Amino acid sequence: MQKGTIRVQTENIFPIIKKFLYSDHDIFLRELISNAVDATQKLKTLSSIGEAKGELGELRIDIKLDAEKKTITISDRGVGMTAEEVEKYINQVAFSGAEEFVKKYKGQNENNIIGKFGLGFYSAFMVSDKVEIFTKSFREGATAVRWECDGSPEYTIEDTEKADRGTDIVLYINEESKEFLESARVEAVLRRFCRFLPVPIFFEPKAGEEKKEDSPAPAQINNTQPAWTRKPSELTPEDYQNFYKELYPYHEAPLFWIHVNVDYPFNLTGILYFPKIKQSYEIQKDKIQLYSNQVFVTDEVKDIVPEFLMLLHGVIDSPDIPLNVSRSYLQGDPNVKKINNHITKKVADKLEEIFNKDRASFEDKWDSLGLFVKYGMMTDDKFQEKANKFHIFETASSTASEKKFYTLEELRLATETLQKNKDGKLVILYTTDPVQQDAYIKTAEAKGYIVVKLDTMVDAAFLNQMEQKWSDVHFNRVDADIADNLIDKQENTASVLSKDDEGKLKDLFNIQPANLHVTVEVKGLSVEAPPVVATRPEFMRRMKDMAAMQGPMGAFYANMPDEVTLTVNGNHPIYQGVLAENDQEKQSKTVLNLADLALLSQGLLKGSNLTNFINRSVELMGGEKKGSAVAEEAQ
Ligand SMILES: Nc1ncnc2c1ncn2[C@@H]1O[C@H](COP(=O)(O)OP(=O)(O)OP(=O)(O)O)[C@@H](O)[C@H]1O
Repeated sequence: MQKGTIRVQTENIFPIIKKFLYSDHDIFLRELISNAVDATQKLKTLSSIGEAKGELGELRIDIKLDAEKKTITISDRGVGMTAEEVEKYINQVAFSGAEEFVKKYKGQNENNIIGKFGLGFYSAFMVSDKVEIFTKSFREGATAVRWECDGSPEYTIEDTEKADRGTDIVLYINEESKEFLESARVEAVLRRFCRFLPVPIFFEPKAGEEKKEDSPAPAQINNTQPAWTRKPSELTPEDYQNFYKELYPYHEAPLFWIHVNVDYPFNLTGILYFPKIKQSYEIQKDKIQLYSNQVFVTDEVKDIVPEFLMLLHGVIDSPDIPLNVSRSYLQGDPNVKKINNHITKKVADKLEEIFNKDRASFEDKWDSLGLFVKYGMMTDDKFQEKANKFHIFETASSTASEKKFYTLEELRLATETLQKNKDGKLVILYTTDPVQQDAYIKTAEAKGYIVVKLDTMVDAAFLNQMEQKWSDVHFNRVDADIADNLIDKQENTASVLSKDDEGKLKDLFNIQPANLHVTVEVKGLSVEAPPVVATRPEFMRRMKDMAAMQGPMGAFYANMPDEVTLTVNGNHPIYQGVLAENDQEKQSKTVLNLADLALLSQGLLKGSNLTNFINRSVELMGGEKKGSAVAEEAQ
């Protein structure tokens, strides 16, 4: 037996390794199994070029857990190592790698290190009091070797007996890490990191020799050929669907997917799925998983894929992403930027392709897709440029047969000059609530306008941003003004009332309900239009909506009274009677009721205002005034 001391340049690294990676101890399994995979793949390569002779046998990796002996053993049937190789690769190369790692990350935030490569073999000491290696090289006549190290810089190395080619790494799990002696814990880690490794991996909770008759056969825990590693031409839609199920067992089937396959100027494969999004708050629950040569790295892909693409699901695999560096570095990395741009382009191209090839199905999926497309258009200029071609507006019509979809260009054509304002801008009329704003939609549609639905969480921000990007477009909510004024054409409509009567009418409407700020104007609208129309000026309403989403200062603005404009339609026949009414109380009550009806249609008649309206209506219909039961009129 030979003893040696690992050449230590820094202080003793083992305690540091242990303490250092405290928050992500799990990775020791990933590191050791990755080595086993590498050794296996190397052997396959050597065999294919004739350097490794003979039958390779079943190439598999076995993870055995023995809770009694407190060991975890990782066995492969790969290239193995000779004594010289152990000396070189374990005592020198691997050790200096670990040493360098410690130097680099010492003093850094622990969280930064999680999920990073580079520690390698010595990560075993995060969880072990002692580590043994039993290894036999594939070379003919090689002697098996046993190496042992107890976490001090001293190690021993000696010849040993080993029947099979390959390497067994035996970890003697330390007291603090005894969680790894529970099979459920180990299995969970294996499923996380090794699920798609290219060599079959078997997990056996109890060591082979003491295996009881009825103990279950070791189970293979990985899929060695996940869909993204296969050629798109070999895959059926069912394969893609099944792979999605494998990744997200509890999810509904995805809408569609993109198989990414790049080998120049960087290496990247992956499958991105468009999930069905039922509610906008569901987004970002599940994440894209990042792999490096089929080894799971992280599902924290922020900075690696563009933010709006994080709404997608699936897998990205790239050996070219520098995984052993910190996140802030990643952002500036040219490869990461290229990957970002490439994925964005691929996604936009795919959407355009589906839009052009199968528009009906694209429209069908717009509920889920729309959120994603809009979010992308807001956050990524390049994507927005492309998306202009396939972003669609859905009309407000509630019945499926009347529902239509327009791209911006189509909307422009369909409305022609009708929805152009005096500055030549296209005015897009939208509703945030087709049910509540139904009366306004109907009136606008009667004038030949097209009203589109913008009723999702992102829409308020979306239309604000698109007004900046589409310089010749303006959005107006359908209840922002009376239909005649929704498109500001500076046209005047004649009023049948004299200036004098208009003045009188305006005075009669001088009302001020609680919690509302009312402005009154008298105009001559068409005879069919309602006697009073309540509208909420676009600008003020947007300010208020935006304020409501912000912090305490926002709440202050959001709680300010709602701004309402009451447009009194002087041309409505009812006013002839109102103006001629001699009973002042009746006249005033009729006017108040007309105003309240308009507020009611905007959903703005609440609390005491609503109570007053109900009581007043009963009175006007000839009911008795009920003294104390009547709330005070909010004049
Ligand atoms: N199971 C194994 N079979 C054969 N050789 C191995 C095995 N495990 C480790 N080695 C040898 O030891 C070397 C060092 O391993 P270590 O894990 O520390 O670093 P690495 O695998 O080269 O790089 P990384 O930091 O990415 O893990 C390997 O390069 C390999 O030559």
